[in-house]
Amino acid sequence: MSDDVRTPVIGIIGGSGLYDIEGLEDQRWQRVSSPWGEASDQLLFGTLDGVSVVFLPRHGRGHKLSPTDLNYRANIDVMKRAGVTDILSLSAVGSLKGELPPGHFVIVDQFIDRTFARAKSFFGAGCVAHVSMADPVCRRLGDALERAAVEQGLPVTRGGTYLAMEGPQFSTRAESHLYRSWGCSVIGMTNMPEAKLAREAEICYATVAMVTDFDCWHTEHEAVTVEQVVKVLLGNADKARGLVRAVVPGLGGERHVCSAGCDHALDYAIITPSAARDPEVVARLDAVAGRMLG
Ligand SMILES: CSC[C@H]1O[C@H](OP(=O)(O)O)[C@H](O)[C@@H]1O
Ligand SMILES: Nc1ncnc2[nH]cnc12
Repeated sequence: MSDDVRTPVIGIIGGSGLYDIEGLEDQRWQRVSSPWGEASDQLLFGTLDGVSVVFLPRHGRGHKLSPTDLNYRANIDVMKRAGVTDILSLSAVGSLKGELPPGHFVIVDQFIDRTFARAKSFFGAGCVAHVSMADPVCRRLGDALERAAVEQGLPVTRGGTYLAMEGPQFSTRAESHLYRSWGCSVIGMTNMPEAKLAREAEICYATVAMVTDFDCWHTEHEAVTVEQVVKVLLGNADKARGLVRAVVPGLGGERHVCSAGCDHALDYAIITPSAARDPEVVARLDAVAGRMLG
């Protein structure tokens, strides 16, 4: 197959409340090993209307892993090894704007990364690369998600900034007000470095941020608790499953390289010349950067 043509494999990363996916045909859970360590769980392989789908519960089945403990590199690496070309990330978030109430869906288009205790790149000593994160979300996937959400009659907003915090504690009121003053729309703990690593692995990435609470800034609402998040996200999770069923069929069929450029992110990113690269580091990059290093 030409390097310009893709047979899409849709990766779905399910967040809090989404530990499986319904309606997949020929489904099977299978462990995929990675030189970056253990992924959060086995991958669930199957098809939806003939389109290949690979599902990963971000926190593992049973929600055993906290945002800081996730092996984000292994999660993206196993998706790449499974042939995933496009990732739809589904995430619970707190709202930082009055017009985004619990139950609302936001197809975010920007991130601010305030996480600090996570490995954030596949590259480093032995093979250095710098990809662009100017537009961290795939416009093509965002368009498809927006169309499907509107068709499903979901309350949805296109665009908005997701503030990624370290957690696992929720924000202080001062932090929540600070992020609002920065113009952020929603807050969560997981989409960074996930989006950065998807870009390095040349996988298109988009997030559906599902609002569960008003964090702790709103004078007329109690500060967020897990009890409140879980209550709202059970309803959101059903809507998210419907959204996945609606969006995936339209993403199947052969396509050319992503018009947004996500799947060529490494074209000019690797700065270490081949003679200076560490072979062991290059070997670990076989899946994510094999197109450039192989
Ligand atoms: C259970 S509330 C906090 C938890 O939920 C979100 O996770 P995900 O993005 O995987 O849905 C948030 O980022 C926190 O990890
Ligand atoms: N208020 C909040 N802060 C961080 N992560 C969240 N996930 C759901 N609600 C959240």
